[in-house]
Amino acid sequence: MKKVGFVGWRGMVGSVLMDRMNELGDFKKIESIFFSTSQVGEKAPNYSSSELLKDALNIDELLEMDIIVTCQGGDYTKEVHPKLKSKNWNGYWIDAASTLRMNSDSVIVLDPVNRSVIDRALNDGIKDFVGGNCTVSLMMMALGGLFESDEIEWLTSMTYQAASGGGARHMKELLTQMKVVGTNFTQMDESLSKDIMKVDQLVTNTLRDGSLDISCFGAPLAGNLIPWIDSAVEAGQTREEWKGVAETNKILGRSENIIPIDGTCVRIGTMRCHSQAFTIKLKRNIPMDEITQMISSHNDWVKVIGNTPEETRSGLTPAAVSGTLDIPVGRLRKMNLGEQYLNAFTCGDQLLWGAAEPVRRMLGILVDSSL
Ligand SMILES: NC(=O)C1=CN([C@@H]2O[C@H](COP(=O)(O)OP(=O)(O)OC[C@H]3O[C@@H](n4cnc5c(N)ncnc54)[C@H](OP(=O)(O)O)[C@@H]3O)[C@@H](O)[C@H]2O)C=CC1
Ligand SMILES: N[C@@H](CC(=O)OP(=O)(O)O)C(=O)O
Repeated sequence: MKKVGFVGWRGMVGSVLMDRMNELGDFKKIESIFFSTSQVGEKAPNYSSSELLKDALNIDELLEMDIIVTCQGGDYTKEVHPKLKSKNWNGYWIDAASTLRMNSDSVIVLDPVNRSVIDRALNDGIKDFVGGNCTVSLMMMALGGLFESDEIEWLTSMTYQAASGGGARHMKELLTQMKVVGTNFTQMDESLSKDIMKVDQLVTNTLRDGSLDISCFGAPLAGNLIPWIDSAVEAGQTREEWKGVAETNKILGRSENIIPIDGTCVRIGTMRCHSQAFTIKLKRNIPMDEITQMISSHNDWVKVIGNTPEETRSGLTPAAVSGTLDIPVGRLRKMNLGEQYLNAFTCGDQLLWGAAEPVRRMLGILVDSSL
């Protein structure tokens, strides 16, 4: 049995990964050893092969692993990965953080989309396999059929990203803000609360008067949105927007003839589902039924939602998708810009296909292989 070390397993992404692995019986196929940066010596979870938590900064213990799976974060990767490499560690490193993603000797993993890239890399002796940015992975699961058929000339993605993308504290901050706004409303004098303009004024005042905790987001998110995610990069883009073009083309294994992708990434007040609205310039005028067929037949999780109000409201919202692996794609129609312009909308759980699931499946590929 392969020895697999887990780091970052009790964080948000790590917990989702553990739940999925438990649910699917993945731990039965490996010898699992659990590490921690803060709880060394405490009891390991009951699905662990070892009893106590080991030190996630102890390089000698990590060197014994055949595979290390980390959801601990980029700082951990920056600190530990080079130390293992300098000791000629020959194991496989599977990571949820972005640190190693764009390295020439790493692969961004999303096997329903790029299994051939992964297999080639394994044959070539590549050892670092990194889960992609959540927005990118969710887009590629949704539009995989169009990417695979090489039908896309360019696309824009306008995103609606959930609080969970920032981490657990961000989700709690959103809820706290919602509570303050809601409580202010319910505590309003009854005669005033009948006047919607007074209610609106109260909410606006609450968002502006500095009483809300905004330490994570830097601005209120409840009753608001923030059209900026992550740091600034060149040409006015945010890093999240830049990842759209950089990671997508890397996942597809395209270093030349890259598919241009751009858009605006926006944080909104949902919990854990990222949504995206696409404008897709197709290379040719493809009939709608062919487009539907290409999209829906690409993988087992994508499903086309009819372009009706009922189907959209029941199947194409964060409330419908949260906690599932479903990748609905809807609002499919040719735009009045021309027959080669396709409109589409998707929504996906950013902790499942956006983070934990590609990592879990990569571990499965290694465990099932003879490597
Ligand atoms: N959040 C997201 O949407 C996505 C995140 N990622 C990447 O995954 C990595 C981890 O992200 P995320 O899971 O959000 O990070 P978290 O902050 O939730 O967890 C990271 C680590 O913090 C430690 N920790 C300290 N206090 C607590 C606590 N009260 N409860 C749980 N853990 C605690 C744990 O390590 P220890 O046991 O050692 O103390 C844990 O493994 C990041 O690099 C991120 O970029 C990737 C895709 C999406
Ligand atoms: N940046 C994403 C979450 C994330 O962790 O992305 P990445 O894995 O690329 O750092 C968001 O805020 O929604």
